[in-house]
Amino acid sequence: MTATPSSPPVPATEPSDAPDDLSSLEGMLANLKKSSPGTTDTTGQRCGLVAIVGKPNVGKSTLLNAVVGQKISITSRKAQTTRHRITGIRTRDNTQFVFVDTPGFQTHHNNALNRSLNKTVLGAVGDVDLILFVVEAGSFTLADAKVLSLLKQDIPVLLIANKLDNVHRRAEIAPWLQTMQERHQFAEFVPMSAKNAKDVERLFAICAKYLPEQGWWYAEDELTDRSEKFQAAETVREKLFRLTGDELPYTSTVIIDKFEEEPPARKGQKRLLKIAATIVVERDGHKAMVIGDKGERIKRIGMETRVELEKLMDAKVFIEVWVKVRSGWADDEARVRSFGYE
Ligand SMILES: Nc1nc2c(ncn2[C@@H]2O[C@H](COP(=O)(O)OP(=O)(O)OP(=O)(O)O)[C@@H](O)[C@H]2O)c(=O)[nH]1
Repeated sequence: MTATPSSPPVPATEPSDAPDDLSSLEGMLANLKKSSPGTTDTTGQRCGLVAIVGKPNVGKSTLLNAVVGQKISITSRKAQTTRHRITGIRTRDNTQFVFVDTPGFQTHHNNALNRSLNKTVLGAVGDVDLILFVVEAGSFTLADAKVLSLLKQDIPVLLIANKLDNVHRRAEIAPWLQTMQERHQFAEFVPMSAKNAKDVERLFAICAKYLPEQGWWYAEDELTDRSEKFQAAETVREKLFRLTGDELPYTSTVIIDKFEEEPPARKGQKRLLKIAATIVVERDGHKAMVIGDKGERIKRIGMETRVELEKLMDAKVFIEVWVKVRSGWADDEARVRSFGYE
């Protein structure tokens, strides 16, 4: 169920509403261009940036992992698990899609962490070729409306009505789509489930025509420009959220204190990664929660992280996980920056 766009896609040229964040986007674009293969024949190639936006928990990271075909962004049932702009890259036929994941737009609290998250969202939508605006099929709340209000009319936006598998009365979707049509001039409607491989397949074909004809920026098999260190932090954070459920506030974070690589001792062996990670929480009670009974939970976080990283990085991994209390860190601008948020 897709509608044809009424006008051809126009690449964005106007500055975003968030000048602070534009500079980081420009830096990213410069990096992208640097890695251009350059020498190969680029005739017929398409390449461009696709931003995935939406309020927390609508399935943005699940969608990103599905389109990239590998786990790049962490997911959990807890809202706000995505805090960084993450690029996932996928090259299909003649088109290279460079996906930009964004944090869920936070509207409830106005602390430093949330202000930083919102700026990342604004930066991500300012200068891309296509925006996938993700909502839960059949639903549209005030938080969705806030995100939608940030999107400019000059960049094509696809309405991704996700979690269609949760909608049992499909007949209700058509009138809902009609109301959505009045909210924004969407280029197309895409009802789908990020967990359904066929839907994801169809999405590539829908998106391809919005990307400009130009040579690819990355090698055909590249999946992300994020470092292994970053992925290690993300994996610890995912295990932390999965294993603490709703008990732990989302303001906890993870810092990597050590990331060392040793080459294989002998031919045929794997390289060794020595990692030390610290989980930062706001209160003593949260620390006890992370540690668990007789240290059982923190051990499990470390063990599950190790198993996943060994697979992801094709290496032997040795990881230590610590927990420490820094009360009020999410309210403190300088500290938020020191933990790596923009
Ligand atoms: N049933 C169903 N569940 C989905 C689908 N897509 C995502 N989910 C679930 O929705 C929850 C949130 O998914 P995420 O991908 O973490 O959502 P997000 O929008 O990235 O969340 P934030 O990081 O908080 O912004 C997870 O439990 C997913 O498994 C879908 O198509 N169908």
